Amino acid sequence: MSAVLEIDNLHVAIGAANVLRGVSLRVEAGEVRGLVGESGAGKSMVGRTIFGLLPAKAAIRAGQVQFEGRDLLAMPDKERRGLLGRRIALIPQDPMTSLNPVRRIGAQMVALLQLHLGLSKRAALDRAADLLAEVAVRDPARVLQLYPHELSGGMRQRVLIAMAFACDPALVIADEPTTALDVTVQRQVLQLVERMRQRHGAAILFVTHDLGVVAKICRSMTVLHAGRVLEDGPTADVLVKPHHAYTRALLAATPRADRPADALKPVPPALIESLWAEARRLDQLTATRPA
Ligand SMILES: Nc1ncnc2c1ncn2[C@@H]1O[C@H](COP(=O)(O)OP(=O)(O)OP(=O)(O)O)[C@@H](O)[C@H]1O
Repeated sequence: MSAVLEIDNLHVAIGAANVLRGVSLRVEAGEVRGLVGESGAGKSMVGRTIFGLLPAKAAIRAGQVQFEGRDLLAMPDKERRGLLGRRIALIPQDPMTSLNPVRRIGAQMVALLQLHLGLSKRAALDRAADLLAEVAVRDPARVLQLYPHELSGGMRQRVLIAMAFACDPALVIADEPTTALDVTVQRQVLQLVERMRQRHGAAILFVTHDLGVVAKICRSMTVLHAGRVLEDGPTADVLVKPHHAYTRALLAATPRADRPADALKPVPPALIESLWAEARRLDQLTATRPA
């Protein structure tokens, strides 16, 4: 199978702090890969590196990010910007702050479609209405006239999903798209993402801290902690036979319908401490290794 995204040994630091410590992962064409980890694991930094949106003090210390065989990090800015939104799209975490509050939904969708697909205004409006219908928005013509604050959180997320798939991207980064939503809306949003993936043929890197979500929609998964990959493999294998103690601990801490709530065990603090100690030891090794 061919890789749409291939990250190899990516090291990123913010000031003196290492936030990604040699991350490698592959996303195959059309697959959904979960990128899992607790808060601060570095999940967002992976997405932000791909989008060229790292914080100002961040530096890429080593590594490669290949998209469809081309090195994203070595690509001229203009070329890379041409890919973003068109071949690589983002479903962001917070639907409220990700839409422009002072522009109507229609204007925002038309601008995207005109920029990337060169459509006329009329054709872009028609396509925008079709996309909203695809994500099960009732009365798309009316919704195109509304401002973001006039929509519910779930509806705003539908609009963002429609926009992410608008240009038939090869890769969609979904950055915790269900975190800000309540549980019933979460399920609908997951189903929608999966339906849009099938229709538009994209691969998805699904960033989440929720193993339940991974079990539902991801074919493969990567477990991240302290900016390091601790486990990687087909979801069915990792969930049934995790290799790393941290993955086992995460699973034991995840609620499941077939297990009583009192069987849940928090991730042992001693395990977390030993993982951080290992990360710091690796930092020292990297710092003392001759260039
Ligand atoms: N703007 C920033 N300046 C300095 N450090 C940052 C900044 N953003 C993130 N970090 C640090 O980078 C590390 C990785 O953060 P990141 O946001 O990628 O984690 P995450 O796994 O996405 O967590 P979450 O699930 O909470 O979003 C953390 O130690 C975090 O404190």
